[in-house]
This record gives sequence, structure tokens and C-alpha cells, in this order.
Amino acid sequence: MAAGLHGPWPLDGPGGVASPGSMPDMVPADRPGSSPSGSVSRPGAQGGSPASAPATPAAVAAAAKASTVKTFDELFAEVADKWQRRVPGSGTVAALDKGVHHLGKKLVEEAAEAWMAAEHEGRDRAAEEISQLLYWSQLMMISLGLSLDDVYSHL
Ligand SMILES: N=c1c2ncn([C@@H]3O[C@H](COP(=O)(O)OP(=O)(O)OP(=O)(O)O)[C@@H](O)[C@H]3O)c2ncn1[C@@H]1O[C@H](COP(=O)(O)O)[C@@H](O)[C@H]1O
Repeated sequence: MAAGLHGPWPLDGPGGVASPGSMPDMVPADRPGSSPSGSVSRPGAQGGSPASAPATPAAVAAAAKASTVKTFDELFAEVADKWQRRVPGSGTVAALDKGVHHLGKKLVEEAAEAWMAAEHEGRDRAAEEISQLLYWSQLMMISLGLSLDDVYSHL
């Protein structure tokens, strides 16, 4: 378990969300592809070689941006990094600033849209709506200061 994940409830940021400074490590130390320090390895890097040197969350986010396909972990690193740095113009930062109540409504909205798409609009539309549900789930995680491992531990 990464350090700093279970301290005081981190709803101390703007809009009742975890402040950028209280963010947990992007990837916990006890998961494949992570380093003991909590920093993350480059996507696709194998352990045991110089190429597996730890990368910063910003480096992971940059690598994800260059890739055509983004994984759940890569998106989490990207949005957490944008929140930590309060990147100007980021919809993620704007949404997190609005707080948990706003994020909760978006979660429910996207869940309903995913359901409707699944029943009436086909697999591709369902996949699109489910991707948005994943995004808003990640923002809720970030707003609560939850790490990936905090959630994965329940899977
Ligand atoms: N994956 C997503 C993503 N999924 C969903 N959304 C947001 O969720 C909204 C859902 O769209 P809807 O059609 O359901 O809603 P809408 O009515 O069009 O939009 P709203 O008026 O409700 O905001 C989108 O408009 C986006 O604002 C996302 N916003 C950002 N990302 C990714 O997050 C990363 C950081 O994004 P920025 O913070 O914007 O730089 C990037 O990789 C983005 O691709």
C-alpha cells in the first residue's frame, strides 16, 4: 500500500475535494509496473533493465497522450497530474473544483447514459458511454483522495 493514502480524510481542497497537494501516489508500490517509491514505470517497460527506471506521473501522462490507446491507469495518472498542477483550461480541474456533489451527478448521468446506450444504441455507443463513466469514476476517486489500489483492493 502506498504511503499517504490513509491519513486525514482529504476533502480539504477547493469545492470540498482533495487538494492537489494531498493526492495519493498515482500507482501503489505493490502493483506490477510500479516502483517502491510510488512513482510509475513507463507504459510497456519491463522490469530489470535500464528501460524500467521509474518515471514521474507527468512522464506517464505524456506517454499516454502520445499513445493512441489509453489504459485506465494511464488516464488516472493523466487526470491526477492535471489536477495536481491545476493545468489551465483542463476540464478535469474545472470539474474537480465543483466538488463531490457535481461529480456524483455526473457519475449517475453517465451511468444512465451507458445503460440507455447498451439497451438502445449498440455496442460502440455503449463503449463510449462506459468510457465516460470510467472517467467520472476516476474524478470521484481523486476528489476523495483515493488511490488506484484503494479501489483495486476491493476487486
Ligand atoms: N476521458 C475523458 C472524458 N470522458 C468524459 N469526459 C467529460 O464528460 C463529458 C461527458 O459528455 P456528455 O456528452 O455526457 O455530456 P455533455 O453534455 O456533452 O457535457 P457536459 O455539458 O455535461 O459537461 C464530456 O463532455 C467531457 O467533459 C471526459 N473529459 C476528459 N477525458 C480525458 O481526460 C483527460 C484530461 O482531460 P482535460 O482535463 O479536459 O484536459 C484527457 O485525456 C481527456 O481525453
